[in-house]
Amino acid sequence: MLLKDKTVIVTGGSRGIGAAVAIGCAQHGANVVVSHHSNADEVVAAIQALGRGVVAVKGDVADPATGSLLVQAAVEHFGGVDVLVSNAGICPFHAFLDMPPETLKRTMEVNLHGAYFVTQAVANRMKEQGRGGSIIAMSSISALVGGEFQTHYTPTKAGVHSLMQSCAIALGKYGIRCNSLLPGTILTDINKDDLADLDKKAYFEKRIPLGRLGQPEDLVGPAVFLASDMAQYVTGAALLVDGGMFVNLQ
Ligand SMILES: NC(=O)C1=CN([C@@H]2O[C@H](COP(=O)(O)OP(=O)(O)OC[C@H]3O[C@@H](n4cnc5c(N)ncnc54)[C@H](O)[C@@H]3O)[C@@H](O)[C@H]2O)C=CC1
Ligand SMILES: C[C@H](O)[C@@H]1OC(=O)[C@H](O)[C@@H]1O
Repeated sequence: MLLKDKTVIVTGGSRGIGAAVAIGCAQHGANVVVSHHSNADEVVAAIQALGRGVVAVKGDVADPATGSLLVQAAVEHFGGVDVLVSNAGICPFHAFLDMPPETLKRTMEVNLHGAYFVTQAVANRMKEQGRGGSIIAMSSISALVGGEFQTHYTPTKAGVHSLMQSCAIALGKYGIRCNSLLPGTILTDINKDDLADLDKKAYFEKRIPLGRLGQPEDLVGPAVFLASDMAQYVTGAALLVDGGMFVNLQ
């Protein structure tokens, strides 16, 4: 029980990586605030079945007010917040030369500004509580490498990684640790259409030394580790969770 009675906020917790991490944290003893933009009924039921506390809060992370609402829910239901997993994100694949300004703007607002606002609201609460905390941003292998149809997306993933580095410095004095996870290619709704291109899917599979694409559950161990006291001296770090895809040049 690495997270026994800790309170964890997971943004984008309704499906994919966020849902797996929310349930994984509950399996390790945490109560969870599931921040979502759609419907979180399944995740809520799964966490209730584990006998842990759970509350779902609907809202757009791009709205600066959402962070405070998430903190408020954590305080009302569980008395405070110990961990934030800033995971909500979008990747509407599109070519560079005719990128619609609205698509660029929205991707930046959700992925980067959203992470910023929620991190800021949670960090203020953690500072007030005076017992430290752990903030984890879901960055990406895409913070390190490019993508032809991800010119609006990869800068946001480099951005959230950079945000965690700067926050590690700004918040270290309060005992708040800030790290990022860099998933490789994980099978979720975000890339369902992209990976319908079977040649592309086969290329990824061939490039991954561990021989398979990732599953959302592959992020649970790394997230729980960074959330827990096992990582008490880890801050400003970035952990690739990609089956070895990044390092496999030839
Ligand atoms: N699937 C992959 O291969 C990889 C994903 N990631 C990152 O992992 C995170 C989770 O992605 P997946 O689980 O793959 O995708 P997903 O599409 O399955 O889940 C995204 C989640 O974010 C929520 N969300 C989207 N826009 C939101 C908004 N404006 N406000 C609040 N919530 C919002 C969705 O409701 C959903 O719960 C994203 O930040 C993504 O960039 C990073 C590397 C690889
Ligand atoms: C959406 C992509 O398929 C996924 O997200 C990322 O961050 C990586 O680029 C993955 O391939």
